[in-house]
Amino acid sequence: MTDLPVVLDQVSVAIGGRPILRDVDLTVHAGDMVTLLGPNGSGKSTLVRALTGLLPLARGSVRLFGTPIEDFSAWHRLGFVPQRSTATGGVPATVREVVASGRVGRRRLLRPTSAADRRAIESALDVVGLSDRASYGVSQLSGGQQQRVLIARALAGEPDLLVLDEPTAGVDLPNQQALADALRRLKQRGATIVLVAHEIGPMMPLIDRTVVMRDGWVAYDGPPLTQEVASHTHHPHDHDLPGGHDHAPHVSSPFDWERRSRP
Ligand SMILES: Nc1ncnc2c1ncn2[C@@H]1O[C@H](COP(=O)(O)OP(=O)(O)OP(=O)(O)O)[C@@H](O)[C@H]1O
Repeated sequence: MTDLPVVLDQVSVAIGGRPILRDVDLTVHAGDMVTLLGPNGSGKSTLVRALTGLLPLARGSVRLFGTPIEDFSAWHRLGFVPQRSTATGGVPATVREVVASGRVGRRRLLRPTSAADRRAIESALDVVGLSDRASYGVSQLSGGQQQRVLIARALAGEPDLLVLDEPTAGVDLPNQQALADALRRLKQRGATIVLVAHEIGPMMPLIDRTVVMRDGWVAYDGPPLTQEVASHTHHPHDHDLPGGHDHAPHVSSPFDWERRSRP
C-alpha cells in the first residue's frame, strides 16, 4: 500500500512552543472524500497545513502518495485551497491569470498553454461561477469571490489530492452546490479530497468519511457525520471509561476509544 495519498503517523505540531496537534494518526485512501470537522481552534487548519508541508512537525511523519513529505516532489498532484484570507487581495492579476497559475505544475517548461490547459481553466471558472468575471482584477472582487478564484485555481490543476480549508465559508448556496458538483466530477476521476468544513451542506452525499478534531486530537474517525452530530463527539480524554458518559453514545463510544484500544 505505498500509494496511499495521505498517511500521518503520530503527528504533533507546536506553534510558538504551544502544542497544537497531538499524536494525530490519519490515513486517507485513494478516491475517498474525507471531511475534517471540529470546533474553532481544534486544529483542523493546522492539520491540513502540516499534511501539505506548510508547517514543520514536532514529532511523527507525513507520507504523501507513499513518499515521506521531506522527499516528496510531485507537488503538481496536490491542490490546496487555503482558508479564506487576503492572500489574493491587491494582487495585480486577473481572475483568469490566477486560475491559470493552477496549471503551472502540469505544464512543461516554456510550452504555450495547450488546449487541455485552456479547457481546464475555462471549466474551473465555470464551476465557481466566475466565467463572466475572468478578466476582472482579483482585487476588484469580494472576499467570497476571491475564495472562489482560489478554488478554481486548485481545480484547474486537476489534482490527484485536493485539500480545501473551509472553501464554503462566505459562499452562497448555489455556489456551494456548484462546488459540490465540481468535487463530484473530480472524485469520479479518482481524485482524493480532504475538506475542512464547518457546514457540509450539498457536499454531504459525496463524503466517505468524517474525522472530528477536538483540542488537537482526533476525537472521531469513521462513517460520515453531519456537523450537528459531530459537535457531540468527544476526545478520548473526556471520559474515564470506554462508552462512559456521553451525549451521543451512538457515534462516539466505538471511536473515541480507538486510540486507547490500539496495540
Ligand atoms: N500562526 C499561529 N500562531 C499562534 N497560534 C496559532 C497559529 N495558528 C494556529 N494557532 C492556534 O492553534 C490552534 C488551532 O488552530 P487551527 O486554525 O488549526 O484551528 P481550526 O480548527 O482550523 O479553527 P477554525 O475552525 O477557527 O479555522 C488555535 O488555538 C490557534 O489559536
